[in-house]
Amino acid sequence: MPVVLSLQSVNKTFAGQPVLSNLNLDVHEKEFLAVLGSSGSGKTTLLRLISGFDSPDSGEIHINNRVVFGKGINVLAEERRVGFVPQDAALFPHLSVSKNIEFGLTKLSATERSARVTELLRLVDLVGFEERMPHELSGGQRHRVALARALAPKPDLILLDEPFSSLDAELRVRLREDVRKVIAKAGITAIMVTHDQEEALSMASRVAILRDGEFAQIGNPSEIYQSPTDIEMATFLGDSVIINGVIENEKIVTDLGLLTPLNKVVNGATGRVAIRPENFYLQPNPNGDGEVIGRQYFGHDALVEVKLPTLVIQARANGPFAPELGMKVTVWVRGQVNFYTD
Ligand SMILES: Nc1ncnc2c1ncn2[C@@H]1O[C@H](COP(=O)(O)OP(=O)(O)OP(=O)(O)O)[C@@H](O)[C@H]1O
Repeated sequence: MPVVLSLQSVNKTFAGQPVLSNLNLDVHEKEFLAVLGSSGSGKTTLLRLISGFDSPDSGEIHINNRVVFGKGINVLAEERRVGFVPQDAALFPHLSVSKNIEFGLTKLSATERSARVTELLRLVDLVGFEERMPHELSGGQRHRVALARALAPKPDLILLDEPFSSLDAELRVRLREDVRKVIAKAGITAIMVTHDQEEALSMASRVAILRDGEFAQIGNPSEIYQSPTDIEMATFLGDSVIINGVIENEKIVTDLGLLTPLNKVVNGATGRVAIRPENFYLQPNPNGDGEVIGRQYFGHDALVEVKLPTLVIQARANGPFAPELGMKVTVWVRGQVNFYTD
Protein backbone atom coordinates (compact mmCIF):
# COMPACT_ATOMS: atom_id res chain seq x y z
CA MET A 1 0.00 0.00 0.00
CA PRO A 2 1.35 3.48 -0.82
CA VAL A 3 2.52 5.70 2.03
CA VAL A 4 0.09 8.57 2.66
CA LEU A 5 1.83 10.23 5.61
CA SER A 6 5.52 10.11 6.37
CA LEU A 7 7.09 11.70 9.44
CA GLN A 8 10.87 11.90 9.22
CA SER A 9 12.93 12.82 12.30
CA VAL A 10 10.26 15.23 13.51
CA ASN A 11 11.15 17.27 16.61
CA LYS A 12 9.17 19.80 18.59
CA THR A 13 10.04 21.67 21.76
CA PHE A 14 8.06 24.18 23.79
CA ALA A 15 10.07 26.67 25.84
CA GLY A 16 13.16 24.47 25.58
CA GLN A 17 11.24 21.36 26.71
CA PRO A 18 11.22 18.55 24.13
CA VAL A 19 7.64 17.43 23.49
CA LEU A 20 8.18 15.25 20.41
CA SER A 21 11.62 13.78 19.73
CA ASN A 22 12.85 12.30 16.50
CA LEU A 23 9.51 10.86 15.39
CA ASN A 24 9.59 8.56 12.38
CA LEU A 25 6.43 6.99 11.04
CA ASP A 26 4.88 5.89 7.76
CA VAL A 27 1.11 5.59 7.56
CA HIS A 28 -0.18 3.63 4.59
CA GLU A 29 -3.22 4.15 2.42
CA LYS A 30 -6.51 3.15 4.13
CA GLU A 31 -4.73 2.45 7.38
CA PHE A 32 -6.42 3.48 10.63
CA LEU A 33 -3.65 4.36 13.03
CA ALA A 34 -4.34 5.14 16.69
CA VAL A 35 -1.72 7.10 18.59
CA LEU A 36 -2.13 6.20 22.24
CA GLY A 37 -0.51 8.26 24.95
CA SER A 38 -1.20 9.60 28.41
CA SER A 39 -2.18 13.20 29.05
CA GLY A 40 0.57 15.62 28.05
CA SER A 41 2.44 13.05 25.96
CA GLY A 42 2.19 15.28 22.87
CA LYS A 43 -0.76 13.76 20.99
CA THR A 44 -2.49 17.03 20.12
CA THR A 45 0.85 18.61 19.24
CA LEU A 46 1.49 15.77 16.79
CA LEU A 47 -1.85 16.36 15.05
CA ARG A 48 -1.20 20.11 14.91
CA LEU A 49 2.14 19.50 13.19
CA ILE A 50 0.58 17.15 10.63
CA SER A 51 -2.36 19.45 9.89
CA GLY A 52 -0.16 22.55 9.65
CA PHE A 53 -1.56 24.50 12.62
CA ASP A 54 1.92 24.43 14.12
CA SER A 55 5.42 23.67 12.77
CA PRO A 56 8.10 21.21 13.89
CA ASP A 57 11.49 22.60 14.96
CA SER A 58 13.12 20.17 12.55
CA GLY A 59 12.35 17.12 10.45
CA GLU A 60 10.12 16.57 7.46
CA ILE A 61 6.45 15.76 6.93
CA HIS A 62 5.29 14.30 3.62
CA ILE A 63 1.68 13.76 2.58
CA ASN A 64 1.14 11.63 -0.53
CA ASN A 65 4.79 12.08 -1.51
CA ARG A 66 4.50 15.87 -1.30
CA VAL A 67 6.72 17.67 1.21
CA VAL A 68 4.35 19.74 3.37
CA PHE A 69 7.04 20.62 5.92
CA GLY A 70 10.83 20.58 5.55
CA LYS A 71 13.39 21.46 2.87
CA GLY A 72 12.38 25.11 3.44
CA ILE A 73 8.74 24.34 2.65
CA ASN A 74 5.78 24.90 4.99
CA VAL A 75 2.46 24.30 3.24
CA LEU A 76 -0.50 26.17 4.75
CA ALA A 77 -3.00 24.12 6.76
CA GLU A 78 -5.83 24.72 4.28
CA GLU A 79 -3.66 23.44 1.42
CA ARG A 80 -2.54 20.18 3.05
CA ARG A 81 -5.66 18.18 2.15
CA VAL A 82 -6.02 16.99 5.72
CA GLY A 83 -9.44 16.66 7.39
CA PHE A 84 -9.79 17.27 11.10
CA VAL A 85 -12.37 16.00 13.58
CA PRO A 86 -11.92 17.97 16.80
CA GLN A 87 -12.43 16.75 20.36
CA ASP A 88 -15.96 18.02 20.97
CA ALA A 89 -17.25 17.81 17.35
CA ALA A 90 -17.24 21.66 17.34
CA LEU A 91 -19.99 22.15 14.76
CA PHE A 92 -20.89 25.70 13.73
CA PRO A 93 -23.88 26.25 16.05
CA HIS A 94 -25.70 28.67 13.76
CA LEU A 95 -25.48 26.40 10.68
CA SER A 96 -27.74 23.47 9.79
CA VAL A 97 -26.38 19.96 9.34
CA SER A 98 -26.05 20.37 5.55
CA LYS A 99 -24.48 23.82 5.87
CA ASN A 100 -21.97 22.42 8.37
CA ILE A 101 -21.07 19.58 6.02
CA GLU A 102 -20.72 21.76 2.92
CA PHE A 103 -18.72 24.45 4.76
CA GLY A 104 -15.39 23.56 3.14
CA LEU A 105 -16.80 22.92 -0.34
CA THR A 106 -16.49 26.47 -1.64
CA LYS A 107 -14.89 25.39 -4.93
CA LEU A 108 -17.86 23.25 -5.98
CA SER A 109 -20.98 24.43 -7.81
CA ALA A 110 -24.28 24.44 -5.87
CA THR A 111 -25.37 21.20 -7.62
CA GLU A 112 -22.07 19.44 -6.89
CA ARG A 113 -22.19 20.62 -3.27
CA SER A 114 -25.68 19.31 -2.78
CA ALA A 115 -24.76 15.94 -4.34
CA ARG A 116 -21.72 15.62 -2.08
CA VAL A 117 -23.77 16.48 1.02
CA THR A 118 -26.34 13.83 0.10
CA GLU A 119 -23.56 11.27 -0.40
CA LEU A 120 -22.06 12.10 3.00
CA LEU A 121 -25.39 12.09 4.82
CA ARG A 122 -25.89 8.58 3.47
CA LEU A 123 -22.39 7.57 4.56
CA VAL A 124 -22.92 8.73 8.15
CA ASP A 125 -26.53 7.53 8.18
CA LEU A 126 -28.12 10.95 8.75
CA VAL A 127 -30.40 11.25 5.73
CA GLY A 128 -33.41 13.36 6.77
CA PHE A 129 -31.38 15.44 9.23
CA GLU A 130 -30.18 18.01 6.69
CA GLU A 131 -32.12 20.98 8.12
CA ARG A 132 -31.57 20.19 11.80
CA MET A 133 -29.45 22.58 13.83
CA PRO A 134 -26.57 21.20 15.93
CA HIS A 135 -28.47 21.73 19.21
CA GLU A 136 -31.25 19.49 17.84
CA LEU A 137 -28.87 16.53 17.51
CA SER A 138 -27.69 13.91 19.99
CA GLY A 139 -24.00 13.77 20.95
CA GLY A 140 -23.43 10.81 18.63
CA GLN A 141 -25.20 12.50 15.70
CA ARG A 142 -23.11 15.64 16.18
CA HIS A 143 -19.98 13.53 15.92
CA ARG A 144 -21.19 11.90 12.74
CA VAL A 145 -21.82 15.36 11.24
CA ALA A 146 -18.31 16.45 12.27
CA LEU A 147 -16.93 13.36 10.56
CA ALA A 148 -18.96 14.09 7.40
CA ARG A 149 -17.75 17.70 7.42
CA ALA A 150 -14.12 16.57 7.65
CA LEU A 151 -14.61 14.02 4.84
CA ALA A 152 -16.52 16.41 2.55
CA PRO A 153 -13.56 17.93 0.64
CA LYS A 154 -12.15 14.39 0.03
CA PRO A 155 -8.95 14.92 2.01
CA ASP A 156 -5.95 12.60 1.64
CA LEU A 157 -5.91 11.97 5.36
CA ILE A 158 -8.24 12.45 8.27
CA LEU A 159 -7.18 13.27 11.83
CA LEU A 160 -9.34 12.58 14.87
CA ASP A 161 -8.39 14.27 18.15
CA GLU A 162 -9.76 12.25 21.11
CA PRO A 163 -13.04 12.16 19.19
CA PHE A 164 -15.26 10.74 21.91
CA SER A 165 -13.81 12.30 25.04
CA SER A 166 -16.88 14.42 25.75
CA LEU A 167 -19.35 11.52 25.49
CA ASP A 168 -20.66 9.14 28.13
CA ALA A 169 -19.26 5.62 28.29
CA GLU A 170 -22.15 3.81 26.59
CA LEU A 171 -22.32 6.22 23.66
CA ARG A 172 -18.55 6.08 23.23
CA VAL A 173 -18.67 2.35 22.73
CA ARG A 174 -21.50 2.55 20.19
CA LEU A 175 -19.95 5.43 18.28
CA ARG A 176 -16.54 3.74 18.05
CA GLU A 177 -17.93 1.08 15.79
CA ASP A 178 -20.03 3.58 13.77
CA VAL A 179 -17.00 5.80 13.15
CA ARG A 180 -14.73 2.88 12.33
CA LYS A 181 -17.25 1.64 9.73
CA VAL A 182 -17.71 5.10 8.16
CA ILE A 183 -13.95 5.53 7.84
CA ALA A 184 -13.55 2.07 6.34
CA LYS A 185 -16.44 2.68 3.90
CA ALA A 186 -15.01 6.06 2.90
CA GLY A 187 -11.71 4.23 2.24
CA ILE A 188 -9.75 7.05 3.85
CA THR A 189 -6.48 6.95 5.77
CA ALA A 190 -7.06 7.99 9.37
CA ILE A 191 -5.03 8.88 12.42
CA MET A 192 -6.77 9.10 15.77
CA VAL A 193 -5.11 10.23 18.97
CA THR A 194 -6.52 8.97 22.23
CA HIS A 195 -5.60 8.14 25.80
CA ASP A 196 -8.27 5.43 25.84
CA GLN A 197 -6.71 1.98 25.38
CA GLU A 198 -9.93 0.21 24.49
CA GLU A 199 -10.64 2.83 21.87
CA ALA A 200 -7.20 2.38 20.32
CA LEU A 201 -7.25 -1.42 20.40
CA SER A 202 -10.81 -1.83 19.14
CA MET A 203 -10.81 0.76 16.34
CA ALA A 204 -7.36 0.88 14.83
CA SER A 205 -5.56 -1.40 12.40
CA ARG A 206 -2.27 -0.24 13.95
CA VAL A 207 -1.45 1.38 17.27
CA ALA A 208 1.52 3.65 18.03
CA ILE A 209 2.32 4.26 21.69
CA LEU A 210 3.61 7.75 22.37
CA ARG A 211 5.77 7.81 25.49
CA ASP A 212 8.10 10.61 26.55
CA GLY A 213 7.77 12.21 23.13
CA GLU A 214 8.79 9.06 21.24
CA PHE A 215 7.01 6.14 19.67
CA ALA A 216 7.78 3.45 22.22
CA GLN A 217 6.04 0.70 20.23
CA ILE A 218 4.13 0.46 16.97
CA GLY A 219 2.21 -2.63 15.94
CA ASN A 220 -1.18 -4.13 15.30
CA PRO A 221 -3.48 -4.19 18.35
CA SER A 222 -2.85 -7.81 19.29
CA GLU A 223 0.94 -7.45 18.99
CA ILE A 224 0.85 -4.36 21.16
CA TYR A 225 -1.25 -6.08 23.81
CA GLN A 226 0.33 -9.53 23.74
CA SER A 227 3.98 -8.58 23.28
CA PRO A 228 4.75 -5.29 25.00
CA THR A 229 8.35 -4.25 24.28
CA ASP A 230 9.21 -3.72 27.94
CA ILE A 231 7.82 -4.02 31.47
CA GLU A 232 6.75 -0.39 31.51
CA MET A 233 4.69 -0.97 28.37
CA ALA A 234 3.15 -4.13 29.85
CA THR A 235 1.72 -2.06 32.70
CA PHE A 236 0.94 1.05 30.64
CA LEU A 237 -1.29 -0.83 28.21
CA GLY A 238 -3.67 -3.06 30.13
CA ASP A 239 -2.86 -4.66 33.47
CA SER A 240 -0.07 -7.10 34.17
CA VAL A 241 1.16 -8.98 37.19
CA ILE A 242 4.95 -8.66 37.32
CA ILE A 243 7.02 -11.40 38.98
CA ASN A 244 10.70 -12.32 39.00
CA GLY A 245 12.01 -15.29 37.08
CA VAL A 246 15.13 -17.10 35.95
CA ILE A 247 15.56 -19.14 32.78
CA GLU A 248 16.37 -22.83 33.16
CA ASN A 249 16.08 -25.30 30.29
CA GLU A 250 14.23 -22.71 28.17
CA LYS A 251 11.54 -22.40 30.89
CA ILE A 252 11.01 -19.57 33.36
CA VAL A 253 11.31 -20.59 37.00
CA THR A 254 8.99 -18.39 39.07
CA ASP A 255 7.02 -18.35 42.31
CA LEU A 256 4.07 -19.47 40.16
CA GLY A 257 5.92 -22.53 38.93
CA LEU A 258 7.50 -23.17 35.53
CA LEU A 259 6.22 -20.85 32.82
CA THR A 260 6.76 -20.96 29.06
CA PRO A 261 8.33 -17.87 27.49
CA LEU A 262 6.71 -16.30 24.43
CA ASN A 263 9.92 -14.59 23.37
CA LYS A 264 13.47 -15.87 22.80
CA VAL A 265 15.36 -16.49 26.07
CA VAL A 266 18.86 -17.49 27.18
CA ASN A 267 19.43 -20.08 29.90
CA GLY A 268 20.67 -18.51 33.13
CA ALA A 269 19.12 -15.11 32.38
CA THR A 270 17.31 -13.39 35.24
CA GLY A 271 14.45 -11.01 34.64
CA ARG A 272 10.77 -10.35 35.07
CA VAL A 273 7.62 -11.82 33.67
CA ALA A 274 4.46 -9.91 32.77
CA ILE A 275 1.24 -11.90 33.07
CA ARG A 276 -2.14 -10.57 32.00
CA PRO A 277 -4.97 -11.07 34.53
CA GLU A 278 -6.96 -13.10 31.98
CA ASN A 279 -4.06 -15.54 31.64
CA PHE A 280 -4.57 -16.88 35.16
CA TYR A 281 -6.81 -19.82 35.77
CA LEU A 282 -8.13 -20.20 39.31
CA GLN A 283 -9.04 -23.72 40.30
CA PRO A 284 -11.02 -24.04 43.54
CA ASN A 285 -9.05 -26.44 45.75
CA PRO A 286 -9.32 -26.75 49.56
CA ASN A 287 -5.59 -27.57 49.61
CA GLY A 288 -4.58 -24.81 47.19
CA ASP A 289 -1.95 -22.32 48.35
CA GLY A 290 -3.95 -19.31 47.15
CA GLU A 291 -6.73 -17.54 49.03
CA VAL A 292 -9.27 -15.18 47.46
CA ILE A 293 -8.93 -11.92 49.39
CA GLY A 294 -10.78 -9.57 46.98
CA ARG A 295 -13.50 -9.96 44.37
CA GLN A 296 -15.03 -7.39 42.05
CA TYR A 297 -17.92 -9.00 40.19
CA PHE A 298 -18.97 -7.45 36.84
CA GLY A 299 -21.42 -10.10 35.60
CA HIS A 300 -19.61 -11.29 32.47
CA ASP A 301 -16.35 -11.50 34.39
CA ALA A 302 -14.80 -10.73 37.76
CA LEU A 303 -11.50 -9.37 39.00
CA VAL A 304 -10.29 -11.69 41.73
CA GLU A 305 -7.44 -10.89 44.10
CA VAL A 306 -5.55 -13.94 45.30
CA LYS A 307 -2.99 -14.07 48.09
CA LEU A 308 -0.23 -16.60 47.50
CA PRO A 309 2.62 -17.39 49.92
CA THR A 310 5.00 -14.85 48.31
CA LEU A 311 2.79 -12.54 46.28
CA VAL A 312 -0.68 -11.22 45.58
CA ILE A 313 -2.11 -11.45 42.06
CA GLN A 314 -5.13 -10.01 40.25
CA ALA A 315 -6.84 -12.56 38.03
CA ARG A 316 -9.73 -12.07 35.60
CA ALA A 317 -12.16 -14.95 35.91
CA ASN A 318 -15.31 -15.82 33.97
CA GLY A 319 -18.29 -14.35 35.86
CA PRO A 320 -20.16 -17.61 36.53
CA PHE A 321 -16.98 -19.42 37.59
CA ALA A 322 -15.30 -16.73 39.67
CA PRO A 323 -14.35 -18.17 43.07
CA GLU A 324 -15.93 -16.59 46.15
CA LEU A 325 -14.17 -14.47 48.78
CA GLY A 326 -12.23 -16.62 51.23
CA MET A 327 -12.06 -19.65 48.91
CA LYS A 328 -8.81 -21.59 48.56
CA VAL A 329 -7.56 -21.93 45.01
CA THR A 330 -4.67 -23.24 42.93
CA VAL A 331 -3.37 -20.66 40.46
CA TRP A 332 -2.36 -21.73 36.96
CA VAL A 333 -0.90 -19.59 34.20
CA ARG A 334 -2.40 -20.34 30.80
CA GLY A 335 -0.42 -19.92 27.59
CA GLN A 336 2.97 -18.32 27.17
CA VAL A 337 4.27 -15.21 28.88
CA ASN A 338 6.70 -12.43 28.03
CA PHE A 339 10.07 -12.57 29.77
CA TYR A 340 12.07 -9.35 30.14
CA THR A 341 15.76 -9.91 30.90
CA ASP A 342 17.23 -7.58 33.54
N1 LIG B 1 1.59 26.19 22.77
C1 LIG B 1 2.24 25.59 23.78
N2 LIG B 1 3.15 26.25 24.51
C2 LIG B 1 3.85 25.64 25.49
N3 LIG B 1 3.68 24.35 25.83
C3 LIG B 1 2.78 23.63 25.15
C4 LIG B 1 2.00 24.21 24.09
N4 LIG B 1 1.20 23.25 23.59
C5 LIG B 1 1.44 22.13 24.31
N5 LIG B 1 2.39 22.34 25.24
C6 LIG B 1 2.95 21.35 26.18
O1 LIG B 1 3.37 20.23 25.41
C7 LIG B 1 3.06 19.01 26.07
C8 LIG B 1 2.20 18.16 25.18
O2 LIG B 1 0.94 18.76 25.02
P1 LIG B 1 -0.23 18.10 24.15
O3 LIG B 1 -1.43 19.00 24.23
O4 LIG B 1 0.29 17.80 22.79
O5 LIG B 1 -0.48 16.74 24.94
P2 LIG B 1 -1.66 15.68 24.81
O6 LIG B 1 -1.01 14.36 24.78
O7 LIG B 1 -2.54 16.05 23.67
O8 LIG B 1 -2.41 15.88 26.18
P3 LIG B 1 -3.98 15.69 26.56
O9 LIG B 1 -4.29 14.23 26.40
O10 LIG B 1 -4.02 16.14 27.98
O11 LIG B 1 -4.78 16.57 25.61
C9 LIG B 1 2.40 19.41 27.38
O12 LIG B 1 3.39 19.38 28.39
C10 LIG B 1 1.91 20.81 27.13
O13 LIG B 1 1.89 21.56 28.33
